[in-house]
Formats: sequence, C-alpha cells, structure tokens
Amino acid sequence: MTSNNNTACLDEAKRVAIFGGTHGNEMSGVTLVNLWMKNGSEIQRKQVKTKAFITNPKAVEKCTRYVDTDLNRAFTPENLSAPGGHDLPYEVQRAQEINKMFGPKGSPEAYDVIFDLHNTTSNMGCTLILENSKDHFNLQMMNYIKKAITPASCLVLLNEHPLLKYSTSRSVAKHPVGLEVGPQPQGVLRSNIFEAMRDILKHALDFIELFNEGIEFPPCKVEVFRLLERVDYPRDANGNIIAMVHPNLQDGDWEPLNPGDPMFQTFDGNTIPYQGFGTVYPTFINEAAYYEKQQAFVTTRRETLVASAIRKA
Ligand SMILES: CC(=O)N[C@@H](CC(=O)O)C(=O)O
Ligand SMILES: [Zn+2]
Repeated sequence: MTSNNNTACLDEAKRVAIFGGTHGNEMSGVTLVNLWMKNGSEIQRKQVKTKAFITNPKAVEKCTRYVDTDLNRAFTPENLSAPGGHDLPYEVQRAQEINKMFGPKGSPEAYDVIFDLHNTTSNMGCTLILENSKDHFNLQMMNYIKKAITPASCLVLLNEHPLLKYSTSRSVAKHPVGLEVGPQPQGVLRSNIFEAMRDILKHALDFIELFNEGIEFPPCKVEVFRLLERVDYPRDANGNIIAMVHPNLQDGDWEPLNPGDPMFQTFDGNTIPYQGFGTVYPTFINEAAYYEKQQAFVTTRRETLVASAIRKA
C-alpha cells in the first residue's frame, strides 16, 4: 500500500446527475439542463456517466417556482412513501418518481452525486450548498472548485441545521450538491450568471473525473458558512410586512453584520438594527421566493472544516 492509513478510500462516483428546474422560474439551471439534454458532450467525462434532468417540468412550463408545493422541500420519508398516486400533490408525485429514478434516497443504489441548479434574486454570487460537514468527498470537491475558478470565487453554505434543514431534490444522492447563483430575477436569464454556473459545473465534473482516475487528494481546509438562523421581516398582526431590508444590508450578502448595524427600514424611515450577540454573515438577503417562507435573510457563521485525504477504493 502506498497511501497512508489516514486516506479515506471511497467508492467511485460513476453516476452523476445534474438537476435543473427544481424551481421552474430559475432560468440558468433550466436553460443549461435543456441545452445538455440536447447535446451532452460538455458534461460527459471518460470515467463519469452524467445525466441532465428537468425535475419539475410543469413548473418550468408555467415559469413558476412550483405548481402545488415546493419540490425542494418534498423529499421527506413521509412523502416518498405516501400512498395516493395521482391524488397526491404534483410535486409529491414527482418526488416519488425522482426517488425511483435516482435513489432510493439513503440506499446503495442511489446516484453518487446530484448537482441541483438554482438561482437567487439575492446578491450571493456563486454559492455551493452542502448538507453534511463530514462528507469528505464533497469537501474535497469544494476545495478543488474554489482553486480552479480563481480569480473568480465561490462560497460554501453549509445547512446542517436541525430545524432549518429541508428535504431537497439532491438529497436523493449519496453526495448532494446545491449550486445557487445570483443575483438573477425570477424568469430572467442573465449571461454572466449562466456562464458562472456553467463554469462551476465544468470544474465539478473535472474533479469527479480525476477522482475516478485514481488521483489521491491530500488533506485540505475548506471555509464554509454554517446556517445559524432565519430572520423574518417585521410584520403586523395580519402578517403584512411593515419594513423592508435596509439599504445598508441590501446586496450585502456574505458581508459581516454586527449588533447595532441597520437591518430593516420601516415605511416611515425608521431603522431597525440587528440585535444578535456577535458578528454573523447574512445571506439570501431579500430572496423573492422566501417572502412566503417568512424569511428576509439567514445568518451564518464562518468556519473552517478539514477534509481528510481521499482516493478511490
Ligand atoms: C432561492 C432558492 O430556491 N433557494 C434554494 C436553496 C437550496 O437549494 O437549498 C431553496 O430554497 O430551495
Ligand atoms: Zn431554487
């Protein structure tokens, strides 16, 4: 044996899927996946079988986030095992179909990696979303992508929160990766956002190819932003919003927010400051899809994770 015993030997990642249209009005993912379904040469690698797939075709057709319920919250054990067939909400039926095709979730037959392509109206730039801080394959992938896209940058959002974590489409895979790029309005395609997403995918697939070829990746550190809490807009007794994101906070995704810093602005011009305990890094600031989820932004904390060395078993 040449490699030392601290190297994690992991299964090859042969089966990879790229999901677009989990939200039907997020146009970069919808457009890239439609492109790649017509001609997949860009996403093929010698040692990887990559399938591009539109997850919510009805929502894509209507150019809406969802038809009955949010598909990216639908992959719960209850939904995936619910009887009812065609009487179930459309996205629950779809979740069951996707789970059959790419899962079953949590089983050895599940796809190795699923990239799920999203756009945000927030000024987040390129953000990769992880669900598990102990997934060393994904952590190594993050490190690889960050280095490969330099001088451009991308950040990693980690959602391991016991209450705020949700059951994503990508969670069907062994290694789920969300890709969130913004700002881009709903229903709009912007070339810079489209190309940034495409570039990240290229490097992600290159990483998987190298891994499958047998390259050993040495230990590394990865900076992540861990999801801490969600902050709602101030509302009246009827649930109507009574303040907006403050101009100092608007578009300031990933910039430090300190106690006392302006957070909301009421319609008569009063400032509501942030009253947390220490510095946090807000993101998903003023995301259009989150008004209905009672969320103005989320706070995160910066952390450095260590990825152990990995290679193919
Ligand atoms: C704006 C948006 O849709 N964001 C995604 C984030 C994710 O994929 O985890 C969502 O809420 O499902
Ligand atoms: Zn989305």
